[in-house]
Amino acid sequence: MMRIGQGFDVHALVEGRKLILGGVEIPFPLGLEGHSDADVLLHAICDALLGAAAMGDIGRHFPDSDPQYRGIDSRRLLRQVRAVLKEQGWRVGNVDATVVAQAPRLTPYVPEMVRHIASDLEVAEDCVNVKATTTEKLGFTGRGQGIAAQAVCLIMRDA
Ligand SMILES: Nc1ccn([C@@H]2O[C@H](COP(=O)(O)O)[C@@H](O)[C@H]2O)c(=O)n1
Ligand SMILES: C[C@@]1(CO)OP(=O)(O)OP(=O)(O)OC[C@H]1O
Repeated sequence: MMRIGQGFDVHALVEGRKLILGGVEIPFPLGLEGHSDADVLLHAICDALLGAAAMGDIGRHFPDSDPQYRGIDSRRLLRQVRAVLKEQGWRVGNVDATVVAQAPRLTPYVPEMVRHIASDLEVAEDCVNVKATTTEKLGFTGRGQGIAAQAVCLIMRDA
């Protein structure tokens, strides 16, 4: 059996926070606000995977009212999502994601993001694709107020 999932997330860009995307710390004067490390890309991927398995969303599994997730590295959340899917017999087929950011330029960091995601999901790197786009200075992402990410995935199991 094969299932499809999609995820979408947004975090605000603020001063005094690190910018972490796909588990990569990116030099930039602003970072993403959130309860965790606010890795919007990994959050969208978590939601796509949970959605494919009909297991709810990231907020259900890792509530932002729980202090154990304060400042957490979202790669730990992604690995945890992989583990709960694995318990139900699911393995990941592929993931495709888009980060919507006016700045900074993300292409140089994409290979490292892909390495992290593939490693955390226990798939080959050619099963993971990360893209970046601006919104041509339009909307909240275009004004640099935040960064959005969306992801789709396939998951598989024998029955
Ligand atoms: N934050 C970003 C946004 C885009 N890119 C790369 O630039 C290409 C063109 O972007 P458009 O928004 O003009 O379509 C895009 O395909 C990415 O390769 C980027 O590196 N970082
Ligand atoms: C990840 C969690 C938990 O630390 O916090 P945030 O970093 O605020 O991220 P969000 O995308 O709002 O998702 C769910 C939260 O429960």
